[in-house]
Amino acid sequence: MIHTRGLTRSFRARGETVEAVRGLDLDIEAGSVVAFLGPNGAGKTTSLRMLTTLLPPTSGTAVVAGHDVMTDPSGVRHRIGYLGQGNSAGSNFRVSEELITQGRAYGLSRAKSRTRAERLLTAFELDGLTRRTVGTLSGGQRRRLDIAMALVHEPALLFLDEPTTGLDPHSRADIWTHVLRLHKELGTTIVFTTHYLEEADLWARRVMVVDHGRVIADDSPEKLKAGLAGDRITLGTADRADAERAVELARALPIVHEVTADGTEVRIRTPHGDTQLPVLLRNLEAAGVRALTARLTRPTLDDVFLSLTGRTLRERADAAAPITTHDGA
Ligand SMILES: Nc1ncnc2c1ncn2[C@@H]1O[C@H](COP(=O)(O)OP(=O)(O)OP(=O)(O)O)[C@@H](O)[C@H]1O
Repeated sequence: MIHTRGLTRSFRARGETVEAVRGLDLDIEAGSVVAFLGPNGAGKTTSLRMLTTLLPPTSGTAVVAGHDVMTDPSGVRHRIGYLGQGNSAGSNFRVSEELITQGRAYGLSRAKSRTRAERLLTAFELDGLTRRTVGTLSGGQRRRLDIAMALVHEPALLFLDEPTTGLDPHSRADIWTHVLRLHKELGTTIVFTTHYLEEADLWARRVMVVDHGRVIADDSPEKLKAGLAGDRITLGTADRADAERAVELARALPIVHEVTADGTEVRIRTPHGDTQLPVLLRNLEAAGVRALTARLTRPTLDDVFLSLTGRTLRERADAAAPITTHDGA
């Protein structure tokens, strides 16, 4: 569905060259749900804008939905849907009219636009709001309308750039319910960016971690977490001598990524914490080492980013935290 080779985009800003995307090689199969995850300025939006023909690449190639973004941008546009950051819908039109007009813009007849609009309004649970003007919708309702608008021509591929930013948790979950139902029913390929780590973790089957314009990791969330971050076991011991012995015993476990001690606390990173922890506790007991507490923590995608870059994504995720809107459907 998407194939790129060496896709690059640089900008000139204040006399300097910013290399926003540096050599993107992508192969995304039809029917996938793929997340681009990375900090501010990593190159996610620039990548999406090139794939959706809104921005010409500086170099490289991209074939999207069977059409080349450079030589056949109109062929690409007719086969994709794109939801950019922020709201795109106008504010004085009625909800149904907005969708019908969008269908007409894609060359559909009025009758066909109306049928599609009705189907989408039902699918996105906006059918009770058709006579309302767009400006009166809540943030979550308006975002659902934006997504419906991106789907009016029934694209096989949908790009969503931060579809839920600024929405409250209920509206965010609601958006995903609708998008994933669509994916399940029609097999629509979904490519999205998000700052909410848990959205990439929960909904994407493949996560591309992007940093400084490059993909630095690309796998399922489960494999990224198990392979790169691993589970974390934290032991509380009675004294430093016990902690030192516990470090030795932890290092002797079959698969451990890292063992560190801080006073009486011992931290262990391992891909299989659930099976390793009971073994470790038995070994500690047999060696007469007193473990007072034991905690197993599952990794997040933030731990993955941390282990890849030494930096955390969480700061930005918190900064993008919910501005409450009321979805009064
Ligand atoms: N039109 C432009 N002119 C100059 N620099 C740009 C332009 N568009 C993007 N950039 C720069 O390119 C880099 C990548 O930006 P991009 O918007 O793709 O990042 P992003 O990963 O989508 O970030 P965010 O999560 O904040 O949306 C940044 O350094 C940005 O400042």
